Amino acid sequence: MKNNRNMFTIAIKSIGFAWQTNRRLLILLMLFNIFQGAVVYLQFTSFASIVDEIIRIKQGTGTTNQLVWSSVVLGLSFLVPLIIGNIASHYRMIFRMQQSVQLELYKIERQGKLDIGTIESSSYQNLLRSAQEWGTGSLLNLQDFFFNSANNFAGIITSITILWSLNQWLVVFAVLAAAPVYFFYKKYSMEVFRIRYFSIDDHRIINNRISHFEELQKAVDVILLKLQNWLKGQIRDRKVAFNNKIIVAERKKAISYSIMSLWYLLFLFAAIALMTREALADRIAVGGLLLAFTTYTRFYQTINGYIESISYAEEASRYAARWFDLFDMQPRIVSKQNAARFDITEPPLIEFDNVSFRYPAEEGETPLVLQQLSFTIKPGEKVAIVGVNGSGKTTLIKLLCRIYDPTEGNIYVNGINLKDIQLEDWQSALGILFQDFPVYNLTIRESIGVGRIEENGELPTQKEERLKQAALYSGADDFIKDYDQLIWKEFAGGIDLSKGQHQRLAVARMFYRNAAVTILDEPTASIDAVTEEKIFSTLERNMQGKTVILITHRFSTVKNADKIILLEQGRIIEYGSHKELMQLHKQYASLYNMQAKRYLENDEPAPADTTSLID
Ligand SMILES: Nc1ncnc2c1ncn2[C@@H]1O[C@H](COP(=O)(O)OP(=O)(O)OP(=O)(O)O)[C@@H](O)[C@H]1O
Repeated sequence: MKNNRNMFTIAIKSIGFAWQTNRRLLILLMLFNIFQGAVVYLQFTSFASIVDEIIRIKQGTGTTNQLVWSSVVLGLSFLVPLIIGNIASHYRMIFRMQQSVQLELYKIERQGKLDIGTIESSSYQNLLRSAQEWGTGSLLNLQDFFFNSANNFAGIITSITILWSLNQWLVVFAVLAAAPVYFFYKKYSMEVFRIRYFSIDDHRIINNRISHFEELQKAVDVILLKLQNWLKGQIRDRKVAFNNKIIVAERKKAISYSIMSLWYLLFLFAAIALMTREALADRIAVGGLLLAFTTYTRFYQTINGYIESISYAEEASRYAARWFDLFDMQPRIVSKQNAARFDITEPPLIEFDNVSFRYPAEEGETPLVLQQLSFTIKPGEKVAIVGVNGSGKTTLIKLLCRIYDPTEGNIYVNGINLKDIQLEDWQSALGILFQDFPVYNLTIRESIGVGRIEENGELPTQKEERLKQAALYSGADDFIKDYDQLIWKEFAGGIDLSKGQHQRLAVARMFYRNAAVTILDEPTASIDAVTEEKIFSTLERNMQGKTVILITHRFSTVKNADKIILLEQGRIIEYGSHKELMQLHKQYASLYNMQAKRYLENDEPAPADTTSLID
């Protein structure tokens, strides 16, 4: 935890961010604040001169003309700051809004530069949550501190000048009265920050439990399984525990401040005694006495407020730092500077050479998930990866896509180490459909079209034929009536799809992508047998010459693959064609026969006869 990070570094970064957002507005707001800080003393001096002028008129030495002028100045010194204050708060609101948008866009931009492994990590997730929860407000409050600093500085300098001209001891008393405030604020604001910081995991759990009531799929489960009270209890207990800790810290803070007020009163009495003595000795006039008192109390309030705002700013900087820590995060997987450029339109030769892998851990070392994998995928081959849950199938794909780099060994593409190829080029040669594919709340046209967006980042507009063909191949055309139909039940006119229909759309997206290497991680898990057959026979016809890697638990779909890789606990235990592996009479043959038997017992056709990946 970088809680001792220099507040000014963060504050300057936040001003830098404001500068980038709208420098003109930043300067304007700064000027407004300087003016507001100084003008209040004009009120005091003009009022003091009115009082002195009245006394002089009574003594026969004053003029009404001077009185009128002082009154006009007094009136203006109230009116102008009022108008400027309103204008400033209007612009301040605009500035905050502009920066909130900018922050969100900047976050998206930075996130786009990170690798998936970093995004998956709990340190990133923690940082993101705390930045989103407390960072934005704090960042903007930190800038308020700067504006207030301008205001306070102007006030402090003006009042020191006035007090100094009346009696130098008044300045000393006011400074001594305000000095301890800083230490109190620092101590207690740090305590509140620590409570917040260490409760971020609890907050993530609370948000997760709340999501069970907000997200449709989860909400249905909550109702059917009657989980309301159980989840509610978890939310309540964590929130109450958190609030109690904050209440205790805030109570301590309040008690300390009350004790501190006595210290202030001591110096106030000393200052009043000094002013009275000066007035009695005729060293200051009645107006001057008034000016001394108002300036003294104002000076204390300003210093007190300023110190308070410094310690608030320190607290805010700790939260705002979450954003900058997040922005400073660097991807672990990057393209080398001189990485080879590739236009991979043709399927390449892929080689795994003694590849082992363990997931990166925040602490300690996790076990190897893949161990000494060596195999080759020739251009255009159809390869199936099978194995029980957790055997490492998806992880193998993650390495192939360079979401992670191997812990040991290398992966080669056309003889070039994957690490030496431009990441972007390689990933654009791949079409991946993961088992937990995302559902896009877009129109059907867009849901398929995002499979390959244009160079300029826009959705394709002129590819109607290809779009419809992809829908046809995936069987999605069965339920598509209107390509402009929005898939978003929570919006007026939007619809929802069944899980299998969503999956068909995802498969259509892959067909539309038409990549050199297509990777399908359980693509038909929720799809009915008829559509599954249709998808695989379409794959056979339309993916001729393209590399297809298929992960599946259904052995029926792998029978005709060129190669089958059987994984067990991260190791390849069998490797070959269906025929070769059946002849081995080992694990693959026994798993295959077990599934086939189950089909036959259920009086359904054996899987081997129903579907195929290729001829
Ligand atoms: N992000 C991760 N961090 C740490 N460990 C992980 C991560 N993802 C997966 N694992 C672990 O790696 C192992 C292999 O997981 P993987 O998802 O590759 O298996 P799989 O064969 O695809 O399983 P399934 O058939 O259930 O999809 C598992 O023990 C899993 O717990």
